[in-house]
Amino acid sequence: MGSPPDTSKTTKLERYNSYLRRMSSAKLLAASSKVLFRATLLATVLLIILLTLHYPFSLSYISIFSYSSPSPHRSLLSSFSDSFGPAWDRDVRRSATPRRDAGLSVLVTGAAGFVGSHCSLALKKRGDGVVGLDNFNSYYDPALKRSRQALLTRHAILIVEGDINDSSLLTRLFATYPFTHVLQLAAQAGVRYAAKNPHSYVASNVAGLVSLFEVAAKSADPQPAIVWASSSSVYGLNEKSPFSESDPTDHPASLYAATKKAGEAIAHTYNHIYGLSFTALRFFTVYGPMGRPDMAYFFFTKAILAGKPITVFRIPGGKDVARDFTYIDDVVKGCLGALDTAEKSTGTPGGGPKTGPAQLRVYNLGNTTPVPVVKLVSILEKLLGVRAKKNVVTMPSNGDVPFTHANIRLAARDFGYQPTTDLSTGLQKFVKWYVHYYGIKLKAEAGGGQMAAA
Ligand SMILES: O=C(O)[C@H]1O[C@H](OP(=O)(O)OP(=O)(O)OC[C@H]2O[C@@H](n3ccc(=O)[nH]c3=O)[C@H](O)[C@@H]2O)[C@H](O)[C@@H](O)[C@H]1O
Repeated sequence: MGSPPDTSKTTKLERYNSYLRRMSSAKLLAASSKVLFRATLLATVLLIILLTLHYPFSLSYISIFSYSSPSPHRSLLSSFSDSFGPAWDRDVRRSATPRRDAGLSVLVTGAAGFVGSHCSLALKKRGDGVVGLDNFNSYYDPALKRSRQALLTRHAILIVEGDINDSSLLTRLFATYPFTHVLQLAAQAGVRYAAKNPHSYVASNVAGLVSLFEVAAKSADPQPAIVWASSSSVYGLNEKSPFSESDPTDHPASLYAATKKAGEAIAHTYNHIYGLSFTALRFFTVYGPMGRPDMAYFFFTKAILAGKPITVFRIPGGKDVARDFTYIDDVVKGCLGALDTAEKSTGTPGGGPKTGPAQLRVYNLGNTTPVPVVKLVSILEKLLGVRAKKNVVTMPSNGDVPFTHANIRLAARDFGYQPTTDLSTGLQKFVKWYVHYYGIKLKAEAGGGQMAAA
């Protein structure tokens, strides 16, 4: 018999092979876990991007703008109008639902605008439901509009991005939520710009208005009550002072004024035929924090701080041009008062006959104290601590009127409108906001205790 084969080497080899096999499967497992982890991460990121694009408001509660930042960039959160779907519907309903008994649910057009953003916040703060609509056009710095949007987002107010000329978007909004009121503030503003871009006034202030009224009359169920921004400019070259709502408005001095006057006539028609409830508010040169950069008090401030000249208009013959400058908080109170006292529309949804006459009102929302523009400049000089370089010229005849002065008796009687902010106090609040927003430091100059921009 031969000796048994020596298996010790074979056994060692097998053990070694099995060790190698175990090692490589462990490595394989580790490697595949890594791949799996990376793939999951990538999928999650892709999912977040997709969700952000399709359901922007769901993520927009995360604030990505700073209220005080001068140039927030347009974000992925802004495109709502083409994002219809269950999440969009839910976001609209959530934003529109009041949080108090008998609260209003208001569609605020122009919600990223000056008056629109302030009104939206005031409504939301007292428990009303608010959905904004804004086209974020570039008539003035859209970054400021995005900043206002960010502020509204932080208060859980949704702004849908879209235009009042987009009837299908409006129809969809009313189908999604039965808004009780519309605060129609979307408009092409500015008196002098009308000479440069006349068609933009017709597009927003006439065509856009008709588009909104059509949907409100024929698609909305129930029909909302509509409160909307007319303008002191409808008084045009009126010489009687103060201006009362019953004064003639037959001499508009600008295309802007003419389109606002047209708006009042159009509102009359929709009230007469379809029973829509209307309240027109004639705003008198509204100013304040988060204001419009195209307005004189705003661009004067910028120019004065930059040491650049400003042009101050005078009436031929040397009289001062004056405005009934009205502070934003006073105007907001007027808007809310008008909404609170607006009666229901009386039309039949679908555009059928009205069941009775509907409310049709017009109110001045002014301050009642006209102030010469030269006085406004001297207040700014004091607040900024910088002397303005003034070019005083005769007022060009491209839309401006010599003066405005509101009689507010009707608004006081019907909803207690009572402005309480004088121009100095209001401009002080504006300057405080302005320097904060644009990151400007006003510092004391050596000697004289004068202030200057750093
Ligand atoms: O209540 C309104 O219905 C309108 O108010 C506002 O128009 P206005 O009252 O014209 O405000 P704004 O331009 O700030 O000029 C203020 C003053 O500065 C004078 N002004 C203006 C420019 C200039 O370079 N120099 C100057 O002296 C100018 O002559 C005027 O006396 C809104 O813009 C408008 O959208 C509308 O709402």
